[in-house]
Amino acid sequence: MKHNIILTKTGKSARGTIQLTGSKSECNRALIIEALSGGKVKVENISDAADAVLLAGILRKSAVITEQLAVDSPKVVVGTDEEHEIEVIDEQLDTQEQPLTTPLSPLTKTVNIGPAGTAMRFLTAYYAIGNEEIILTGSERMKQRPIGILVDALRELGAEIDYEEQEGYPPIKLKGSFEQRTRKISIKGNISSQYITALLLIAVKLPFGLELHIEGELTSRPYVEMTLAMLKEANILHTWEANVISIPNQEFATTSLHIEPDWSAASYWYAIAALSDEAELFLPGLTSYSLQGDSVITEIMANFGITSQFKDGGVHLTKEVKPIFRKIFDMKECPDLAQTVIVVCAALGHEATFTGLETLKIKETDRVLALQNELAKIGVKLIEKGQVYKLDCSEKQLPQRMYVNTYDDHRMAMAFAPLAVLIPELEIEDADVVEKSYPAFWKDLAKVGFAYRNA
Ligand SMILES: O=C(O)C1=C[C@@H](OP(=O)(O)O)[C@@H](O)[C@H](O)C1
Ligand SMILES: C=C(OP(=O)(O)O)C(=O)O
Repeated sequence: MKHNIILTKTGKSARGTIQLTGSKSECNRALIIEALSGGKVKVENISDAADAVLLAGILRKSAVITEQLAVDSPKVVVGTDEEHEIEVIDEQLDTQEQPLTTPLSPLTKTVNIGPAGTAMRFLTAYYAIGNEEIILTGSERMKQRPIGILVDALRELGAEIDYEEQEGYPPIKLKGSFEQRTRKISIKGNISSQYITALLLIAVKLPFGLELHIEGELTSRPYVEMTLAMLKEANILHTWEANVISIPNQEFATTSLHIEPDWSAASYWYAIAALSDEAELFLPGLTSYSLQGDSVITEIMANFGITSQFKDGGVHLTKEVKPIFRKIFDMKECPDLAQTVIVVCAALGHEATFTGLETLKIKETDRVLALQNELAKIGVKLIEKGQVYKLDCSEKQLPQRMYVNTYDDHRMAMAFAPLAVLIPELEIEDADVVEKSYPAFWKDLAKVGFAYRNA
């Protein structure tokens, strides 16, 4: 059941220590590496993000389920997420629903990944080289998020994959009959870096390795760098020359991968500091040499008077009210920060220009449209001019109360929540949506002077 909350804030200062959960991106990579390494690589500090918990449940229980299936029950559910009503794995053995002429293999499983895009893309590659027949599906929104570029690349490599509904979109059926046909493939780089990461993660398991040619622009590049850096921590080496990344077949080292706190989650604390008159916040565990590209939030928010000091094993944020000069923000390398930064600019009436927002339209929702709708409620326009977006704050007016629609998007809820510093009462639709990446978000807000109650 979806429920709304009323969010309020006393005073315009924010002081406290917030322990953020592990990075969803790092954790999802580490879990795939753990599974591919046959347990040689272990994950330390697993994230609480629902997407990562779901992926861990699927990967860590799949070995058990295959064993069980050989001997007993016709229907085995290996994990459910009651709040999201997601049935994680449901064995398809109910022959009554199947036409007798096309009996399903007793090992066909349906894996439902809900709204977890990264996990969807990584599992597509993971199951493509496995030997089980799997149907991979997700939420209604997931069925609108394209996967064709990755499926084409995997088919070229030698995987057998069919579309169950719409060509180019989940659900997909992975046949579990991989035979490598080539080591050299090309892939478009400008739609989602997740396709590239998915291929790089499985590369080491390909008998002939992988030579991946990235065509055109590469979007979200730091995420590809994160993948390669994490593989390197597990002893998997690569070369990256011009637009070609190569990974030969290699052995994983016996090691562990430590997950750093989530910098995308940290961005909401920067936003709160930016909208406050005073702030002294400490986020333990974050480092200046992070694998996460979203650590660039420290540089972005320096423009809004936020100083980031790395000491005591984390980052200290302090706020100084000063004029804002930077007018252009390119979000191509950090798309998950776009909502945070745009909402801060809008709330402060700072008429900035944004580029690199193209990929926002195929994420949890069309984030450009969602931003346009919600910013209109404070009289701000986000105007699209080709690839450039401009904020028009000429009619900005902060109301006494605002209803924030969240569009099944955790980042809509978290990017708009800081507005409670300036708007006396916010009603946030479907507050549990934050669980996707940051389940403790509302409880953490309550530690620094915010209050929330059910609407
Ligand atoms: O690889 C990853 O962990 C991610 C890559 C990015 O996606 P795109 O490459 O599709 O921009 C980002 O938006 C997403 O939240 C996480
Ligand atoms: C885009 C995101 O996630 P995903 O693609 O993994 O659903 C996100 O967390 O902002």
